[in-house]
Amino acid sequence: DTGSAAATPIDPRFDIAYVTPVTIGTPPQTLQLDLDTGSSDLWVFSSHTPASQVRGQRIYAPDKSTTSKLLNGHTWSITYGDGSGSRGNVYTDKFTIGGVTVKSQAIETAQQVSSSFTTEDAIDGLVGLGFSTLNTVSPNGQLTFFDNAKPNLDSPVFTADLKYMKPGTYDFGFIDKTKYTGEITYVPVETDPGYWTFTSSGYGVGSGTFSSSPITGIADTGTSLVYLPTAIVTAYYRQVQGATNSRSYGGYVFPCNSTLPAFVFGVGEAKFTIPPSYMSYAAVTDGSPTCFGGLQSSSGIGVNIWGDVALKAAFVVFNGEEPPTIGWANK
Ligand SMILES: Cc1c(C=O)c(-c2nnc3c4c(C[n+]5cc6c(C)n(C)c(C)c6c(Cl)n5)n(C)c(C)c4cnn23)c(C)n1C
Repeated sequence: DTGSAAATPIDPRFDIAYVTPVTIGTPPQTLQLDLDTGSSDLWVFSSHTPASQVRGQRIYAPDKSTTSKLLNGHTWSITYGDGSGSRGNVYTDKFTIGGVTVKSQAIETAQQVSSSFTTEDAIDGLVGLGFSTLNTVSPNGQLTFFDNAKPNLDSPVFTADLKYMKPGTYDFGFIDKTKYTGEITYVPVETDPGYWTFTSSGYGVGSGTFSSSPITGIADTGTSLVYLPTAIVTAYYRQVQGATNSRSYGGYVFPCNSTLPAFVFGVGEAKFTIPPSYMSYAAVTDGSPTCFGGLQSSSGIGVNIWGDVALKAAFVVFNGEEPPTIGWANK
């Protein structure tokens, strides 16, 4: 098997998150889901989600699928890094992304979603692509789509080619040589506790010197921004006129018309440049002259996170062989 599916930004103005069309059940029900390498639950808005919590999302109705089966007595409950969360019951059903089908995928149907999910009508749920050890289904943890699909994939990999303010792609089962330039640099992955954890070889601010120092963090397609140690973040914003660490906005902000340096990060011997345009994330509120930075401090999170702002500067291979590795290439 091989497959390919679009990853489309949910907002045309700035890359908050990306959604991918999937089909569930028989006849196929199409939903737009956020593929998230930072978690391992596949959950959807459903006919079990209270109407008061659904605002424009597409839903999965297991009762309308001839291939759905209730996973008796199983429940799930998840909380994400931004404090959002959801919980509910579990079915198995046919699940397809980009032509890759899993005949019996655990589909976690939401019985409750937090307000940030209700207000985001572009996201109908998430597909966790982290390691299955992170799955929250109880009493028996369930496998991710990738773990279920892997044995039938031509190659046990998936790749992320996210783009700045335009659709990119997720590929399953193959590495598309037309999507990157030069060589792919592979580094080891630490699978405990279940993220795609790897160690970057250092960073540089703009045209400044590159600081070779290991930065261990997770590659997380489900997180919008990059969260790194405070020392790196302050070194970056020291180069930005008028930048401050705002308590009220919860992070580094600066005048939107400030000149921003690029941010360079290393993987092995390779270097990746996040251009200034990616580093200005968004105006703090519509029309405000104050912009929120795409690089923020990870102190208080407990882990460094290479989110979409970094991932869209590269072509990334999530290699599910034993032992797993992660590959980065320029594009
Ligand atoms: C430790 C951590 C995170 C770890 O992951 C994190 C974060 N960063 N983006 C997201 C998430 C997203 C992506 N996402 C980000 C959004 C932002 C910044 N805004 C303003 C909106 C409306 C967003 C939506 Cl709808 N979606 N999604 C869908 C979920 C479930 C997320 C959970 N956490 N998250 C934050 C803000 N922090 C502090």
